Amino acid sequence: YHMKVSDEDVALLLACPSSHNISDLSDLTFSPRSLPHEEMACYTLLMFEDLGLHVLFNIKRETLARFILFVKKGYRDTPYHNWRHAFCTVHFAFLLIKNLDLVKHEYITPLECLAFMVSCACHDLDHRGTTNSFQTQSGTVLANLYSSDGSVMERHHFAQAVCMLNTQGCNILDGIPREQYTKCLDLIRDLILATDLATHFTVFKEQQKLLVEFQKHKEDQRRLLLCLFMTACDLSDQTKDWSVARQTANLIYKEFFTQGDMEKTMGSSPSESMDRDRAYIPTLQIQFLDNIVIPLYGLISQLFPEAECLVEACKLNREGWTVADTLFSAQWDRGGYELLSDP
Ligand SMILES: COc1ccc(Cl)c(-c2nnc3c(C)nc4ccc(C(=O)NCC(C)C)cc4n23)c1
Ligand SMILES: [Mg+2]
Ligand SMILES: [Zn+2]
Repeated sequence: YHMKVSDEDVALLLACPSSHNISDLSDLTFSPRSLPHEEMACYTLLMFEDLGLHVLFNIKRETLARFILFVKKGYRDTPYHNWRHAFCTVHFAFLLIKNLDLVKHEYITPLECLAFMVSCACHDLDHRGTTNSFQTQSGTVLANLYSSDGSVMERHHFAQAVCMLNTQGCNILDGIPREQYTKCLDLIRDLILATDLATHFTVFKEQQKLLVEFQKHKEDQRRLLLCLFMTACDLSDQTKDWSVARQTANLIYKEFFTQGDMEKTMGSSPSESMDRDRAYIPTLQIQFLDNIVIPLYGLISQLFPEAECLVEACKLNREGWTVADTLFSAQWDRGGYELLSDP
């Protein structure tokens, strides 16, 4: 089966009128979830062009437009892991590149910049709304393909990205020299694999050493920094205001609880986070923010002081969950509740 992207879809995207100009999107606090769904492909095109990637790497506008539309079609309509999440991830990469001046200060090369943006767009391609352990436990096709090497979903997302690039008229890398092409694909593979949260835990200690003295002329150090940035982009909803962070949690637990329901039907017992009868979201979110999110943006703000505001936003969202916790436990018994609107 072939997800056809028609020539008029491409023409429509190329002619895309964008109500905001790109500078409105360039502030670290801007929430991409405020943009209309049908304009996301257009803004993705505008972000790539704003970075001058099409000029640097000789990418035809039509090829870039077709690639973006194929990537968009490559996402399923799950509650959270959908095209809008991919768009948010790309947007945060754009924010880091612009606000930290990553290319100008040579923290990343132009090729790394291209790989970074492409990896974000493709990092969750064809996600089914279930976790790596679900694949392995229920012996899915993807588990059979990849479980011996771990990061089952992430290997699939990368395989899908390669498929996109090999689709007629979509290969945005076909204008760059052979050895740069290979290096870029190698980078995209590492960066998509880096979005496996389980990997993040192990690599994070390494990344903290970057603090001591970051040598930006060393490729392996830039790679470590880019992997850190990938997780930062993946979790970037936590750096926006409370209504965004709360709504994202809503969508994520919608996926988690659906998986938990499936696991119960299949006779295996889900972990607490996946079990709608046991999970208490405020506590789980406070733990997630304390153990993963705040340390992550904390490290980035130590490397880049202009990113301090990201940590502040995460701490505010942590406050939001403590307020939600007080309200929940005061007014309702645990478990049977709808997430509150803004406190
Ligand atoms: C970077 O890769 C991923 C992959 C999948 C997801 Cl859903 C997320 C993600 N993005 N935002 C969130 C928020 C707000 N809360 C989360 C709470 C728990 C977990 C989770 O995976 N727990 C299992 C344990 C092995 C850590 C993930 C959460 N998460 C990130
Ligand atoms: Mg993922
Ligand atoms: Zn993701």
